Amino acid sequence: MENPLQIIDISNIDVPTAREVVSAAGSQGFLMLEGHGFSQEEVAELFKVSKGYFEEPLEEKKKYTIPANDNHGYTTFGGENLDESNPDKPQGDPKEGYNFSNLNLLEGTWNGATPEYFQKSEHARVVQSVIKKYSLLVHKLLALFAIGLEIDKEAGGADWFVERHKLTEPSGTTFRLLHYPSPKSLNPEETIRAGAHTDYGGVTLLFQQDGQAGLEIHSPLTKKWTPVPYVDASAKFKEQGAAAPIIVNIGDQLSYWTNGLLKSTVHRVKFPEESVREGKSRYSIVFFSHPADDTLLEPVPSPFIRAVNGRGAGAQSKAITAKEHLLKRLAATYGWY
Ligand SMILES: O=C(O)CCC(=O)C(=O)O
Ligand SMILES: [Fe+2]
Repeated sequence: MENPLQIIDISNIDVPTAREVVSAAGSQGFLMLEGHGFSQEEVAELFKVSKGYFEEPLEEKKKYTIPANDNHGYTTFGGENLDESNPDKPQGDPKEGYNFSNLNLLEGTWNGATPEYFQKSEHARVVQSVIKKYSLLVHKLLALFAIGLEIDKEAGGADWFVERHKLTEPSGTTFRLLHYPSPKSLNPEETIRAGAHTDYGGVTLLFQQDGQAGLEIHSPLTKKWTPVPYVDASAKFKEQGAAAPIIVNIGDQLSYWTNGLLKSTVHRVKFPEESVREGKSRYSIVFFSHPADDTLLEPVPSPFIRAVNGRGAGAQSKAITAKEHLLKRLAATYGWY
């Protein structure tokens, strides 16, 4: 399967790397990163913890079902319908997930009722350690965005986005484990596992596993549904024991904030015919980063963003906060594009 995404090595924070990252985020809206800092062993352990959790009895998992007013907890099969264009779909998406929300990104801890499985220190330790790691990676990525967008030095330059994503401040950031069960146990006609949607927040980081295809983007370049294959680490990174490239995409909030310069690309999970026949489940691990709740989504002070004024944040007379933007987005009534 051909990889439609650019793979960028972010080991060094410099101008050429930053330009590449901004260009990919501003065209396809999805990209892959190497030099992300996650080891192969760490990611394998994380998938193991995730699989172990989903193997818990359904009754047990349901005890921690996500409450109506919070984003922390278990989402059961059919509990979520991501495709807002089809709100009357009788059943939601055939997948289950566990969200860790209300995070302290410095400590890697969360706030919310926690199943016994994740209270166990060997599981809690893994989750905490990756949340911290994701947060550092997000900061690195945000510095690259700021450099690539040439944010005005006097406004904060390379630190501009980082200052708005303080690790200890409340935010909508969510760490999510997902399980799309074996098609054998489901109607094989039902190949769409997560309806077409855009993500709500800033940047999303995703790990998938070899042989568990399904993610597709609606490419802004070709306007076609395009599968995103699993891609192995390149020779250099493999030798260092690094995990496969991490998939990055831009969410609605960052797209709005950058007057649409960075693209929030529509994507979905659709099982290919062969994986339906083979009866393979898919597990994916996703980190949704959001700015701190109180962050004002004022137009980003960048010459590139000023040049696309009149859209997104640039079209509003009064800046709204990240939290307000998220609440509007969640209400599913909000569309500026
Ligand atoms: O599982 C996947 O590959 C995609 C998940 C996703 O897009 C989401 O949860 O927002
Ligand atoms: Fe998504």
